[in-house]
Amino acid sequence: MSTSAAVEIESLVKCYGRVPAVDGLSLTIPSGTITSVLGPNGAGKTTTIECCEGYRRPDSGTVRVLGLDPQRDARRLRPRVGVMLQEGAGFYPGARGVELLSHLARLHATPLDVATLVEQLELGDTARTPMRRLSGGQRQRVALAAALVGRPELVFLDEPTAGLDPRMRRSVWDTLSELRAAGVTVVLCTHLIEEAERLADHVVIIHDGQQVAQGSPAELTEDDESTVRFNGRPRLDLASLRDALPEDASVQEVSPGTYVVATTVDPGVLATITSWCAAHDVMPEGLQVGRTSLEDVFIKLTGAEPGTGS
Ligand SMILES: Nc1ncnc2c1ncn2[C@@H]1O[C@H](COP(=O)(O)OP(=O)(O)OP(=O)(O)O)[C@@H](O)[C@H]1O
Repeated sequence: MSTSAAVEIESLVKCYGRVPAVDGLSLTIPSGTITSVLGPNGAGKTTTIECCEGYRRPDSGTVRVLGLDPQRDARRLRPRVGVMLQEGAGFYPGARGVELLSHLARLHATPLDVATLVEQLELGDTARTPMRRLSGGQRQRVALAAALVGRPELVFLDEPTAGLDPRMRRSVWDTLSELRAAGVTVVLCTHLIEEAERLADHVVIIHDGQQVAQGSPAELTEDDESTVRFNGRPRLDLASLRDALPEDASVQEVSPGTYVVATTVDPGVLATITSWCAAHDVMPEGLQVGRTSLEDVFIKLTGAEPGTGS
């Protein structure tokens, strides 16, 4: 991994009306990495990325992309950066994928060969069909090709595998790994923790418009904490369970009837949880002790299951 930064954001603020969507956010995306940007719905990921892409003007703070200002230096940045918007948005509905890609290729100095790209991304018939007749997943893949055709140094991908079937998702993962191997920096907004765990060298977690964690997956999960998960009735009174546990323990109902306790788990902690369950007539089904995963870190920092709202 190179140590230089492809993207550096310092104290970024961006409001819609008076409401801050991004609220003093700072982050660094190291060059040559796949960096996953995670956060609940509405956390401010897209707004942050759009400030990097030059689509939105920050209210305050600084954004540097490949050392340049995305607003002031937009013309210099455009040939060096690939962008894939959510759901492959923004394409002319009557155009076919190959036409779009050929057109985009002509705008770049050293584009990829369109036929080779179509083959690599297994676009086949998809690339010969008008965009309006494609499924959401097929449009996604054309949009990924469009982001890559100019041979960018840096790509911003907003949920590139949302709605893809498992085989296509893996194929996109392979493409992203190949990009990294070729030295391209990949910024990957995703709700899929598995995707981040598999691919990312660097992870940034955003919550309520702020960066709440950044580092390698190993760094983010390296503390001594582990978790106990169990299922029970929804809406248990967690305040009394928290009172019974060590002070640093956190207890969350991560989805109705699923509970996660994060702390240094020892036999005493386990006994406390099961005694509390017995006293509250709760059968802790599926009780499981595990090492802290990226998902646990995400839930602890944002209070939300991946793919849900903040
Ligand atoms: N054009 C807009 N006008 C007004 N409010 C907006 C606009 N775009 C986003 N917002 C609000 O700003 C906040 C952050 O939205 P943003 O799309 O950046 O979040 P996100 O983390 O990308 O969410 P998701 O994971 O759902 O895509 C949300 O509360 C959203 O409702």
